[in-house]
Amino acid sequence: MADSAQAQKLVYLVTGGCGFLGEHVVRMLLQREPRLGELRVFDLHLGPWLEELKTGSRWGSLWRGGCGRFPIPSQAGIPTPAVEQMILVSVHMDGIRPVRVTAIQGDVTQAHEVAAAVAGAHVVIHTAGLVDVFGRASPKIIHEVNVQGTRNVIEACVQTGTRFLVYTSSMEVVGPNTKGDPFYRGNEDTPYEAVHRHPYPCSKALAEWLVLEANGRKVCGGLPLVTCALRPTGIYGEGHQIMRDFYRQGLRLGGRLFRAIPASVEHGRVYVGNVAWMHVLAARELERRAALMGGQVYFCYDGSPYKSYEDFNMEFLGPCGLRLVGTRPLVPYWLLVFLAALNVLLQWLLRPLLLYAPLLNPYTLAVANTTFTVSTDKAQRHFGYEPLFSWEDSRTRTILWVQATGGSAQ
Ligand SMILES: NC(=O)C1=CN([C@@H]2O[C@H](COP(=O)(O)OP(=O)(O)OC[C@H]3O[C@@H](n4cnc5c(N)ncnc54)[C@H](O)[C@@H]3O)[C@@H](O)[C@H]2O)C=CC1
Ligand SMILES: C[C@@H](CO)CCC[C@@H](C)[C@H]1CC[C@H]2[C@@H]3[C@H](O)CC4=CC(=O)CC[C@]4(C)[C@H]3CC[C@]12C
Repeated sequence: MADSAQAQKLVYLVTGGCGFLGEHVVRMLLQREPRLGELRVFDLHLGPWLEELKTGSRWGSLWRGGCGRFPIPSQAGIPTPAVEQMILVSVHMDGIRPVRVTAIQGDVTQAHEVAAAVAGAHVVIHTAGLVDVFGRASPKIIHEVNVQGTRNVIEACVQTGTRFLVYTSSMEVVGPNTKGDPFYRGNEDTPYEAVHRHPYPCSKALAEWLVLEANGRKVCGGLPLVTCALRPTGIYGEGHQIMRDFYRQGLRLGGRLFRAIPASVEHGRVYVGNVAWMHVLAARELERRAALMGGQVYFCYDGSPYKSYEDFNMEFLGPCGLRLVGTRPLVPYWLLVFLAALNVLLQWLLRPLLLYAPLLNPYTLAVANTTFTVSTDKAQRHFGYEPLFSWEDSRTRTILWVQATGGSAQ
């Protein structure tokens, strides 16, 4: 990648680009990546928001320009998945410039679809994943999407000569572990016994390992692949479905939520805009700092306060009119453990009839009830990451989003 913005226009691919985080990564690239020439947005479900980009009708106006539907040429005989291209004019920080946005409806578990999307890309940001800790999907599907999907992305980079890969990992790769050991303001080198049984953290750990292992592999053309993994803590912000679920539940309960977790348990949270910014920075710096960043992991964090999961949510839900009842948990912990186990049983019994997947199960209870917070400057030292959004900004943006969409079906 060359240094000057004029020298080379880069092709970026964002897998999972229509998800909660992926959408923010896409928008951040369009706003803040001066060398962006083409942006490929790859997702299983393209959804309506890419269409809305053209009119700028969601989260402020970013866009002007036209759109057309036409197939991208099949590369090296590889059949292409369903593709829509838009030539858009992005209103970038440093001025107005054309960017080709290519929406690709595809499945990361299908190696040929991934290869077609990756071919010709300079950088891949791989955020696609199956985020399921509620028992909605089978362990097999979670493994296929998160592990085999990541393997397909790596192999596609190697086959097609793409050299830079940023992977969205998760704090869950480290913990909380099955023993519930606290991880208090830890960093990437803090010793911690990472032991998992749940399919989601197991799959993320394995996928992260694949990505880091692949660093240095020779890609087509003979140059080495450079990879790194970012490990966000619990992400919040515009588009966060669980936050909206809590809001709606609070409205149903007459404007109240009931404390279940002790206020002393700290749960790490990070604003989605800062997670997106960290991805953009890491992707930008991977070539220049390949020796330093290649094969590295970075916790993804910002200035969001250390609080319990519920107290943190109240930072947004409070200004939206909800109240958290109780200074201490209103039900004893053993009862929560019992209810969580009951939910597992009900899920199993009801499976032939319907999908029962409540928020409370033994895994989510353990995660919410175990201190896990990070404090590190590794990303700052390695590639100059500083949060783009202050805590006040992050909070305000999230509150406005909950107020705007919390009661609607959007
Ligand atoms: N939400 C959170 O708190 C955290 C999320 N992460 C990671 O961040 C990434 C993004 O997560 P979210 O945005 O929260 O989830 P999300 O579910 O909103 O986004 C994931 C996207 O991947 C797409 N996808 C799923 N299966 C696919 C497949 N087979 N082929 C192509 N695309 C597929 C989905 O359609 C979706 O748009 C995931 O890798 C997740 O593990 C990491 C830490 C915390
Ligand atoms: C016991 C309930 C009482 O109100 C609260 C249950 C809350 C849970 C649904 C969430 C608590 C912690 C969340 C997880 C955490 O933020 C880390 C995560 C990282 C990821 O990579 C994916 C999402 C998640 C597992 C996140 C999921 C929801 C919680 C378990």
